[in-house]
Amino acid sequence: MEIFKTKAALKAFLKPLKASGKKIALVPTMGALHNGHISLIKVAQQNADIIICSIFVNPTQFTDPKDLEKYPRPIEHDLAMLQDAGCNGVFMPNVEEMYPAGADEKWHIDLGNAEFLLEGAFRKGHYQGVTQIVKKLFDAVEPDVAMFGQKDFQQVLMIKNMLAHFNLPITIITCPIIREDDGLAMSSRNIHLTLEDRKHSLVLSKSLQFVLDHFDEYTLAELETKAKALYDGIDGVALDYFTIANGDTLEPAKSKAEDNLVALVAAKVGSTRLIDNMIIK
Ligand SMILES: Nc1ncnc2c1ncn2[C@@H]1O[C@H](COP(=O)(O)OP(=O)(O)OP(=O)(O)O)[C@@H](O)[C@H]1O
Ligand SMILES: CC(C)(CO)[C@@H](O)C(=O)[O-]
Ligand code: BAL
Repeated sequence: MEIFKTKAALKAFLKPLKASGKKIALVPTMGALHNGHISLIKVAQQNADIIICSIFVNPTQFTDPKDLEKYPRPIEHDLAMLQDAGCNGVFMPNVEEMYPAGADEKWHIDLGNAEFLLEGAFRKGHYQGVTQIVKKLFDAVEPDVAMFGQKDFQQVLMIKNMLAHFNLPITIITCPIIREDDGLAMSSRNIHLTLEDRKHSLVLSKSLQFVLDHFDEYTLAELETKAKALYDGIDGVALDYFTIANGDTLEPAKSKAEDNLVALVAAKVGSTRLIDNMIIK
């Protein structure tokens, strides 16, 4: 497995491979890898010949400086996991390499109204930062395909909108959410959960599963009310949002008959903010 710190070194590696017709996949990450990330590498291997994983904790998508500061960075462990998974190359630039003019470099594109909903409402400017770095990573790798996790449902939508904005010829593959045995969606931030938080965190997947299991029994409003009620009285858990939304617009669903529905949740568990979602149909 090759390691690249600069775009130039990465491009030099990829050039002959592309010339010989190899299909390139990019798996963008912020590191602190877990089996969710490795599942993306595995899907990439089914869809391309050469797999590049990027590890870059992107400052422009963080709205809370403390969140950025405490973001876990276990790089040796990450490299060992990628090596085991059979990844071909790791791109791990520093901030100067990605933002030569400084991380306050100007960037703004129209991502549609969904940019400002849900995560966008709680993390102002988050999706401008995400699309800014993903565009830079796409420019560095020029992949045929790129893998993203459904766990960041809104992120996938925003990246697809960015792709359309620039008319980029890249196929986006959305990979299913990998969960712990008890249902908690794997996330790099889970490492911050205390033992108590860890128990309490199960309410996220349980509340989503509730909607899935009882979808035919109740109205949309009842489903939301009952799912939200599951959070009542759980110590240290504060719900940011729980919604049943249209999967294209992320606006609250108007009718159960809509054909693209997803339940999405974000909650602070102790001092850790977690997100999760389940596609209803
Ligand atoms: N449990 C999971 N299952 C599938 N894909 C996942 C999972 N967790 C993260 N991913 C995907 O991995 C990619 C990189 O995500 P990232 O490095 O931010 O990890 P993360 O675990 O989501 O961390 P955090 O949410 O704490 O920032 C994203 O496309 C993300 O959706
Ligand atoms: C896509 C991404 C790597 C951009 O920094 C990040 O938002 C993530 O890990 O999901
Ligand atoms: N996994 C999405 C990246 C973030 O939380 O900033």
